[in-house]
Amino acid sequence: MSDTKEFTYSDVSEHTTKKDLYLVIHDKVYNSSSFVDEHPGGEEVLLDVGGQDATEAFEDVGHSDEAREILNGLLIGNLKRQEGDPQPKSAAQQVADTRKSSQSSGGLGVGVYAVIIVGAAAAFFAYQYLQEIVTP
Ligand code: HEM
Repeated sequence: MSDTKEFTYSDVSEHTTKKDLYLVIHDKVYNSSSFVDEHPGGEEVLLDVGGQDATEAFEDVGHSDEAREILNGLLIGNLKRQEGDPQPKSAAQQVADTRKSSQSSGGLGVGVYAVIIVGAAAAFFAYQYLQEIVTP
């Protein structure tokens, strides 16, 4: 196995099964098939990014040096980027997640304001009502 072999993105994208799983991390190509069953983070996550750029997914988890050593052992070559190649999968995913979470917190904010406004209005009318009863 030579680490100077070059793969295009479309070469890599053909290896997406558990028994034949390539990942791209920092523009290097790794054959992760032998490791799928041993991955402490489970096989699902690896299969999810199989044949794709897993750089962000890998870095987001904050893998240890030990994980990086294992990765070195799986190296099979370098990625030859070509124009139009997709960027790391989870970058877009992250943006979507961030949007989702900001939306939901925005939704919560509006709900809280509504409760405060309705509560204040109720208190105001109750106060006026009581004034009317008490005032002769
Ligand atoms: C071939 C590439 C990979 C290798 C060699 C690898 C290796 C490891 C190792 C050794 C651990 C144990 C904790 C540590 O030492 O950091 C781990 C944990 C984990 N990995 Fe990976 N990993 C790879 C790719 C990925 C990818 C693409 C994801 C996608 C999200 C992922 C998600 C996780 C998660 C969530 C854990 C934490 C599991 C836990 O603590 O319960 N890994 N990985």
